[in-house]
Amino acid sequence: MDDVDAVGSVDPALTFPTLPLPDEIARADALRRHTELVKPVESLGRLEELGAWIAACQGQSPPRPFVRPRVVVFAADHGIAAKGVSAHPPEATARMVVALLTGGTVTGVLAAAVGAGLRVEDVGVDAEPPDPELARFKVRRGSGSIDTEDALTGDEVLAAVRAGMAVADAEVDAGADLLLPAQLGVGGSTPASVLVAALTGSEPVAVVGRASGIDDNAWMRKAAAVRDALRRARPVLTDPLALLRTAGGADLAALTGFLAQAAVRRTPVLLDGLAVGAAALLAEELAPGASAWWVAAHRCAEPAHPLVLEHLDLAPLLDLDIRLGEGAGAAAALPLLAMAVRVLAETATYEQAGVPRPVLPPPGR
Ligand SMILES: O=C(O)c1ccc[n+]([C@@H]2O[C@H](COP(=O)([O-])O)[C@@H](O)[C@H]2O)c1
Ligand SMILES: Cc1cc2nc[nH]c2cc1C
Repeated sequence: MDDVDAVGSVDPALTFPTLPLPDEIARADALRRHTELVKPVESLGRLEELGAWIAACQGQSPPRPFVRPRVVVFAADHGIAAKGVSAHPPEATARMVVALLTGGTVTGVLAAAVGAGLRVEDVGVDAEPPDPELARFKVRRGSGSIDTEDALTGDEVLAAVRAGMAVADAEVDAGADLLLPAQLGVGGSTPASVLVAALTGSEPVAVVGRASGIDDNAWMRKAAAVRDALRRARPVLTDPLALLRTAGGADLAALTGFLAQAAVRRTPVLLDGLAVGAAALLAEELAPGASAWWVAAHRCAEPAHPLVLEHLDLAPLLDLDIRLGEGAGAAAALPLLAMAVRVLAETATYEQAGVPRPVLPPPGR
């Protein structure tokens, strides 16, 4: 029998444990340490909070500089792409996977530039993989066209969520100390937009953007697809797994499992753009409290994304009008996080630097 039944109840085997919270003692110690460092109090603004957040995630103050940050791209095709909702042909997904592995993509370049490793998982690309290893977690080729049919079966949703969890476990077991999950797949912004609308109670027009760069006619086709898919999703709005079955995709389901499991494994995450944001909404539903382990790398240039950030109460680090997905926004923000950690770990105190302390207390204290 399907693990997700006709009315969409959640499989008890996928119930997440009560999530650990980041360590508030380490956070408080890091914030106190900031007052000792040779700089005016609070003069590094949010960089101070960010460093303290990493201290809390690591349970250690000062925090350790990152040694193994990892971009993890989940790739899948989307049946809705056949309805003309993307600027790109569906075959581009499989070719981009090959390009990600062989070099020369934006994400390959950015990951190398910021010292992050890169992993690619084909969980649902509509092509034979160039290497079977790449597709060991593949749940199917492509997905149903969500305007008229379910994206996945209940079993496929569970397989993909568990795949994402297994990849998070594998990464953490291999020493990853910062995770940058990402998505790749032509047509993928349509299900992501539907999921955001479903989970934030938004209208289709509020979530439909230009994504890969669509023209007005494609935008209208996409708006109709989002409207129809949202109508199909209405009966299951409160069930994250049933939502993934109805209006998701293998990449979105794997990202959901990955994000929840990263939190279970106490590993900080930099959230990328729209698809990761949609999965983050689902992961927070499945594993309440997971968002304490995430920071939003950026606000992407899709109208649905601010709805995600507002819903999760996350303030983005960057606002560069990036709308690539693929982990580009997360990679762009990694140096900020790395700097926040190193400032705490390496800056001298007033005493060490032999600089006199401020003579006035900070304003408002
Ligand atoms: O995350 C984002 O900011 C983002 C916004 C728009 C598009 N994308 C990427 O573009 C692809 C989907 O765009 P589309 O128009 O084919 O739905 C998919 O591979 C996404 O990773 C990503
Ligand atoms: C088609 C296409 C889709 C993408 N999604 C993320 N990066 C991408 C790059 C290309 C080229």
